[in-house]
Amino acid sequence: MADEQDDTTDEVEDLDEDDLDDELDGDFDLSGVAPASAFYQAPEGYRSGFASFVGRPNAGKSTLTNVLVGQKIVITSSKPQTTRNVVRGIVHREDAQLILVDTPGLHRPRTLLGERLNDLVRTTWAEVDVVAVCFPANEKIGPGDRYLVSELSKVRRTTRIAVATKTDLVTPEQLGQHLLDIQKLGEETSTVWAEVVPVSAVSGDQVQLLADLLVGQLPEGPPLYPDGDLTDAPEEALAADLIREAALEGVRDELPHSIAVVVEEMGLREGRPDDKPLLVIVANLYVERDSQKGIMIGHKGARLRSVGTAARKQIEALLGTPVYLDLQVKIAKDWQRDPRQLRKLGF
Ligand SMILES: Nc1nc2c(ncn2[C@@H]2O[C@H](COP(=O)(O)OP(=O)(O)OP(=O)(O)O)[C@@H](O)[C@H]2O)c(=O)[nH]1
Repeated sequence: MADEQDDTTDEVEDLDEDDLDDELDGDFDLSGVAPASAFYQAPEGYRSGFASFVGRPNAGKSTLTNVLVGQKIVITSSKPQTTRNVVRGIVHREDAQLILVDTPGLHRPRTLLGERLNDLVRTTWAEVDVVAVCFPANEKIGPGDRYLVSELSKVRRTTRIAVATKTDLVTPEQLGQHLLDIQKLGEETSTVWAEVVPVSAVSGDQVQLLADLLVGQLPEGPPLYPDGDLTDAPEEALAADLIREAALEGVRDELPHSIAVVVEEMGLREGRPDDKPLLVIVANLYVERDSQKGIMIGHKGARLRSVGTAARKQIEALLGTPVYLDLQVKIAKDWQRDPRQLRKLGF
């Protein structure tokens, strides 16, 4: 059980206005995209545009994004609903630039956070060139999928692709039935699937085909991002996601939904030699209640230390710089239900 005696961090019942400075901005905003021709002379027939994976929590959307982009940029976890920020991964090809937008799962909203997340999802659907709905092959199509697809059917002028994910987990017979179920769901919700593609992000099976089909739905046009950029998510947001992912390892029940991470400071330590840089990250991990804080910190701070070490290694791998991570656990009471706190935590 958690030992709260060893808690050395500050408690805050409320967040500072200053916290807004480092707020994670999850909005999906196409207006900030730089003019393409500045970077690259596109060949004839070059395509560029936006695609979004949607689907129930745990459907494999983040994993697919990572595999397509070829580097870990979106967090994945066996816990549902870990992806809160809309993060773009960018696939650079000879013939196209495919910008992937990873959205949170759509839920019947029970909290204000739930409503905000759903709004974010709908806005994304209306703006992208193609929406790929993920249906994990190892799970039956259920009411959640039906709700999502019928909500999606209300968005006009969006191309929809159905993706049967995690095909490595099922037999060909089960996959066949799953594909029939997807077709049937389309008919029931008046949805026209432009394509239905089975894929496994783990074995890599059909991933290339999926990329080709998504690219096929993009308009012709020059690249929108400089070559080599994998994501335009701020590094603070990526770091916060990785810390959150590490904190989620091994926690149960309602706790995952209560965790939010805000990176307060991030910068190279001054006065270091050029060949020995150190990136200093100061981050707060917010939970909603005292008891959760104890769990996060662990006996004599052991859990928080191991979360910090795991997150630091991931951030170092992603950014290629040694990292010093200062991580504190704080309480933002019932933040999921409080509009002011939600805003300050970046939702
Ligand atoms: N066997 C297998 N597992 C997969 C595959 N794709 C994803 N997974 C696993 O399924 C779990 C969920 O994957 P995510 O990519 O995080 O799912 P998500 O849809 O982004 O989840 P949310 O962020 O909760 O919406 C993780 O444990 C993945 O490792 C796959 O093709 N095969």
